[in-house]
Amino acid sequence: MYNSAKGRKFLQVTFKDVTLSYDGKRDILKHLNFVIQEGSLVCLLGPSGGGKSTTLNLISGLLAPTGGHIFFDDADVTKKDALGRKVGMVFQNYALYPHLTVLKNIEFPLKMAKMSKADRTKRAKELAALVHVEDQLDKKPGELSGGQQQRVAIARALAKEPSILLLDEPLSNLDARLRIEMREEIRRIQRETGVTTVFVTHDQDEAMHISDQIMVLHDGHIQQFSTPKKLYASPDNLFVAQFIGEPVINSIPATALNHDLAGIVPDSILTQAQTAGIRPEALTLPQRALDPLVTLHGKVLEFDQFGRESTANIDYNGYQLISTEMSQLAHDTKELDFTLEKKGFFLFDADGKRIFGGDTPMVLVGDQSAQKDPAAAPTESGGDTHAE
Ligand SMILES: Nc1ncnc2c1ncn2[C@@H]1O[C@H](COP(=O)(O)OP(=O)(O)OP(=O)(O)O)[C@@H](O)[C@H]1O
Repeated sequence: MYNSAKGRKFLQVTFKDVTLSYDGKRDILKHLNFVIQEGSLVCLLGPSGGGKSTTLNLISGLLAPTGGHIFFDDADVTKKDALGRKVGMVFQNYALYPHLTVLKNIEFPLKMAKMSKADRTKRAKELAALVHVEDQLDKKPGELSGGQQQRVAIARALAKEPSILLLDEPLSNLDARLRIEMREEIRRIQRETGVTTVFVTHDQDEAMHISDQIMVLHDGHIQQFSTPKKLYASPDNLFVAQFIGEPVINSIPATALNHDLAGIVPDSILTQAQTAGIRPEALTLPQRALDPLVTLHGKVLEFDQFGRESTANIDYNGYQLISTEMSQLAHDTKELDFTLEKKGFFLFDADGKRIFGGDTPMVLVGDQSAQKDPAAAPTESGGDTHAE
């Protein structure tokens, strides 16, 4: 049984004001500040070109920052290369040695480290059991499925007891079903070993399922670094609100709601609000409402029901809103009153910053008690390590 977690302390990674420019002119990463807690699994998530791989390569030591400092626990490793930092890496294309058997592939880093044959075989077999390829030891990589090859790559990366495990889009070459199976496996292996793990993906579903924390990167900035639950329930800005969630959040100009929200949401907020974000599940039929903010009126443009799921497309003041909570709508309904729930409704200012909803105490017009005692208002505690 693989037991390197016993008695081992795992590593915390800190970026202090880290900047990276490839050409000396344009900063690709701009003053990143964050802490990755020891023993956690963190996903770097974001659209293409957002800086995920660059950030991973800075953690690994394959790239040196243009400015700032990187710490592994208290040690400044900014000037250390990948070897000096003792990182384990797994890439999208597995990078296994095609002429070596599974056993020899896993043993390889230990052989390089001059471990005795008996010891390295014992350890490679433990790792093979950890990643569930113990019955494939004599096969060559070409005889394995993509998922099995990725398991071997993970075992090899763990062989030298790395200070941290880094995975760059490790599942992108696998088909949809295998991706789901392997992401659960990576989570299991991470929990069993306890090794601090950073995982790059552009797939929000993958990130939401396996992460302790997700760092959303876009345009060289950390948009938000928090738990999956908090990213969804309390996005810091419009970019995160729109990037996380399927179906995508409804976004309409805040002015479209002005008439209905006047006298409910304070004017001081409404005058600053530029965009309203409404999760599809925050639009319900009045009889199903849990914690309503206001009742709205609209026209049904389309209603689809597939199995237990349904989607209603509603015209509200000339804007289309999608709701996933109207399965009980009569199919011939043309117009309806519907409820906007407090949970899943956000207002963002002209810079895209959230100014209403989520874990901001929801102070409404006439709501004296909430004004005096914000602690009494509903909040979402994420227990986050925050960045920037
Ligand atoms: N070696 C390089 N030289 C110059 N520019 C680079 C280099 N590598 C990346 N870039 C640029 O840096 C920016 C961030 O790239 P990066 O690969 O970190 O993004 P990413 O979020 O990992 O994207 P993807 O999901 O497409 O892999 C992009 O604008 C990219 O063009």
